[in-house]
Amino acid sequence: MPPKAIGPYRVLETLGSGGAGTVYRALDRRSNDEVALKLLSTGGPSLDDRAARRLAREFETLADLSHPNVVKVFEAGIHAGQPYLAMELIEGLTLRHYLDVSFNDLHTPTPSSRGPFSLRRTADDDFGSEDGPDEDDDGSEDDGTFDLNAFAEEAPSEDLASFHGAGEDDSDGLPGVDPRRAGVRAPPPSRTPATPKLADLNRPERMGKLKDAMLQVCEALAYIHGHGLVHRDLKPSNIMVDDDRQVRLMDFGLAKFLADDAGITADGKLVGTYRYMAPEQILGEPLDGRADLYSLGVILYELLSGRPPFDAKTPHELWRQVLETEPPPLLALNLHGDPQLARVAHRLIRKEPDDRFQTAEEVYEALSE
Ligand SMILES: Nc1ncnc2c1ncn2[C@@H]1O[C@H](COP(=O)(O)OP(=O)(O)OP(=O)(O)O)[C@@H](O)[C@H]1O
Repeated sequence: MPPKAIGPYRVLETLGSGGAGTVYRALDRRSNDEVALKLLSTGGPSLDDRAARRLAREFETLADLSHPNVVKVFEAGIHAGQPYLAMELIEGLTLRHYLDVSFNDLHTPTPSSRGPFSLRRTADDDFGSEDGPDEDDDGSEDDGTFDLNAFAEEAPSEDLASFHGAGEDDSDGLPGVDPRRAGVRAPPPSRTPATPKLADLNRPERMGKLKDAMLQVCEALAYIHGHGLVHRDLKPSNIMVDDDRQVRLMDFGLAKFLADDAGITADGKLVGTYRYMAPEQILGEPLDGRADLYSLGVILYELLSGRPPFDAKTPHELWRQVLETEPPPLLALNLHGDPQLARVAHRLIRKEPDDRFQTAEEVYEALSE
């Protein structure tokens, strides 16, 4: 049951929930304006006065930001010991769903149409179950097709403890990373599987929407990076597109509030979404805007090819791939994909920040060519 009121806001309905908390449509009783209210779940004890003051300080910075492509944050407060954030209410879709609509327009799902390049949406998050045989959602054996789960909602971060449940300890697999410090977040709700054809990815209308949205994300990133800030958790569900096709970058500042400089929370969890994390973020190194550009590259790669550049059953395997292996050439996955956009995606997901585009402005230029 959602709370009836949060601070000066009357809760009207639940809009959705993610790893960091729940978002409500709410009415500001002072102004009668509707807002989106995100009630954060810190996973720990109630915030003490010091943490509350830090929250207020962090969000003072956010409230000062103003850009058409960055969601407007109005205020932050504490409700029953948990922080909340009041922000602009966006009537629209997350980027993932926005670019998915065109599939549904065109395509009648045919479960049997899974060829080697067919897409299958799963209710899975980033990783399959580690126990038991590798099975599809419908319980059938894996038929060797790509596990194109890029259009399933990403799980914000995975419960690493569950990957160690069998007593196996592979914590030495990666330098500087203790997987037991990773966050525990609930998997996303199941969604009806659809099976759009790979060719649908390249529909001109969809490509136009994709490119336009990416350009707007670049503008938002250029703005926040210009203010010396890093998003740290850029992913399709943190990008919303309203009914006028205007993009808003969301959840900006949350990762920073919830974690220390190395991206670790007070209770030892790694903040961010594994699939989109840059190598330097996985390693807990200091971050700059180029980590966000890496995440942007992963988003672009998966929206262009229908699958993420690195895909694995466990966080460890994913991290190993991100740190050590090259992603498959995008155009090998989508033969008729846009070569220019594919080049941009590949350059964004280079392992060394110095080898990537260096600024969001550079990415904007490259996307506009
Ligand atoms: N400002 C907003 N206006 C309208 N809807 C919103 C707004 N912010 C979030 N939502 C909706 O609430 C849903 C949940 O958002 P939330 O930020 O909690 O989850 P998430 O982004 O999927 O995960 P995470 O918190 O891990 O980043 C979003 O998918 C979106 O549909």
